Amino acid sequence: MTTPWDDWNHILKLDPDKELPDGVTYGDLCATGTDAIEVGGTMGITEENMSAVIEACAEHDVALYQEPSNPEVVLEDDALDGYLIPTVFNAGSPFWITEAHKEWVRLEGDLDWERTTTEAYIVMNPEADVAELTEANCDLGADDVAAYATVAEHMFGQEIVYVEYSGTLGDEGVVEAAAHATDESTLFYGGGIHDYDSAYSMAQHADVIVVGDLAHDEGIEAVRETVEAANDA
Ligand SMILES: CC(C)=CCC/C(C)=C/CC/C(C)=C/CC/C(C)=C/COP(=O)(O)OP(=O)(O)O
Ligand SMILES: O=P(O)(O)OC[C@@H](O)CO
Ligand SMILES: [Mg+2]
Repeated sequence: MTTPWDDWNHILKLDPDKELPDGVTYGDLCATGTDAIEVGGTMGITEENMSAVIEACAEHDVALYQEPSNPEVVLEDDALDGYLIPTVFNAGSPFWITEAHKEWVRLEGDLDWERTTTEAYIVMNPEADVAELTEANCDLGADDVAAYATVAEHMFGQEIVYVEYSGTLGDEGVVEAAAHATDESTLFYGGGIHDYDSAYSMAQHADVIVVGDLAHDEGIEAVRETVEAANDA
């Protein structure tokens, strides 16, 4: 089976709760050469701020995915190419592994399965909002992360394994171990990518690098550098 992310090197993750730098537009960010825009964040996400960003990106020629942090903010919008639904493998509560998902299905009934894919998150930065919210056990070695990645691929059939260091650049050895452990699954890496070198080093191991805060903090040129690195690696 081929999936869109088989061909991706770079994702730009836009947080609807964060501003863009002065003079930067969503159109500029869509035109950085990134393979896809993923709209999501942990805190402060509402239907309103989600739909504002999705609307602003919809008119541009780039793949557009929503990454909802809870069922209440999922938007039915034809402009979306699909939904990337997190499940946190190392969460402290089953709520963030399967229970939020069960509630979503119970309340919504018939979901758009053709356009819905889960991302098997392994959350690694204990300081990140996503780690606090999900009470993730981040005290993991490269061997633990590799084992989680193997479980995600072989036991849970996950198409996407996501090593998440949101807010800080991760341990390259951990990402390398996850890369060795995954075969069919696509490995996403995100966290702290801020320039060509940090992007290149993570893209050596991950199939797809995810760049987030940089877009909100630095803007277009900085993001472009990371796209170039992802494509070079
Ligand atoms: C069942 C449905 C539709 C949703 C549940 C989805 C789950 C399990 C969410 C838990 C993990 C989560 C909150 C993912 C959101 C994406 C993410 C990791 C964003 C990065 O967040 P941070 O960078 O930590 O937070 P801020 O940037 O908002 O501070
Ligand atoms: O914001 P940064 O640190 O780039 O992280 C990107 C992404 O993995 C967050 O979910
Ligand atoms: Mg963030």
